[in-house]
Amino acid sequence: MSTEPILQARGLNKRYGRVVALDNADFDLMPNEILAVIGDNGAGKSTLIKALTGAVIPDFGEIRLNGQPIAFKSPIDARNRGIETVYQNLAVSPALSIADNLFLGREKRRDDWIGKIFRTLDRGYMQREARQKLSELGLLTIQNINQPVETLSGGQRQGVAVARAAAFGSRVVILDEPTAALGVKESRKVLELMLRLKARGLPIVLISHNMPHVFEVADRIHIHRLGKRIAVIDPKKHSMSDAVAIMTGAMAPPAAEAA
Ligand SMILES: Nc1ncnc2c1ncn2[C@@H]1O[C@H](COP(=O)(O)OP(=O)(O)OP(=O)(O)O)[C@@H](O)[C@H]1O
Repeated sequence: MSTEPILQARGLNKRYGRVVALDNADFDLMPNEILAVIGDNGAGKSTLIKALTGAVIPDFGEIRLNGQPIAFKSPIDARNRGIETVYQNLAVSPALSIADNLFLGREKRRDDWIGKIFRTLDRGYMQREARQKLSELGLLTIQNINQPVETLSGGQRQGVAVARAAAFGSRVVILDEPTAALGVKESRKVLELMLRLKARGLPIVLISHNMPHVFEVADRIHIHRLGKRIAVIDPKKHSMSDAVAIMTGAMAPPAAEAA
């Protein structure tokens, strides 16, 4: 594993009136790792992720992507730089097909004069590409690429959302509670998909309250408390109850791993 973080933050601060959502928060995502971010309700996890993805502009602090200081002005700005976020609720557009969902916001127009004048979409290309992306990710239990997403199971939908995030030259994929609404089997598929993406060299940030899932896939666990990172622990060296105790303040972060 390279020692340079791909995405890094130092001293992020964000206040909402009197509420300090981020209080000198640090963050490091290494290439080719699954980094879990855990914390109690209101600890500031969402605000941290939003700051890293242009959805919230921090009051101050520094963000670096591949070592370069960066100031995202919007989520589109972050997306254009290869940072893709899958939110639990906004994952997909139910009425659109799988292929259309994969290309949402990145539709491919036909190259010929018809495409130029009438802005006609190149559906053949989009369907071929969608099939290829889904099969690369082992998601081809989905039979028909033109099937509306609302007819898929929860796990398949989440699969499409994750495939979309991973498909287009992304450098970082952030998953916000990707298994929260899923059953056991479907969760398993999404966890397997995460491991497959990691094996393909894509670093992943997993925000989750589900400790068994976190401990199953994470290489490191960032623990957030009261607006800041208080520790980064190795799940092989700590139990789930340690993680929860550190997260809630019942246990001091281990000295070697305190942030
Ligand atoms: N837009 C906002 N306006 C006012 N306060 C906010 C806003 N967003 C977040 N906060 C406050 O900032 C603090 C951190 O919230 P945040 O949503 O980042 O926590 P979280 O760790 O993601 O919590 P959860 O696990 O419950 O989603 C909370 O006290 C929250 O009420």
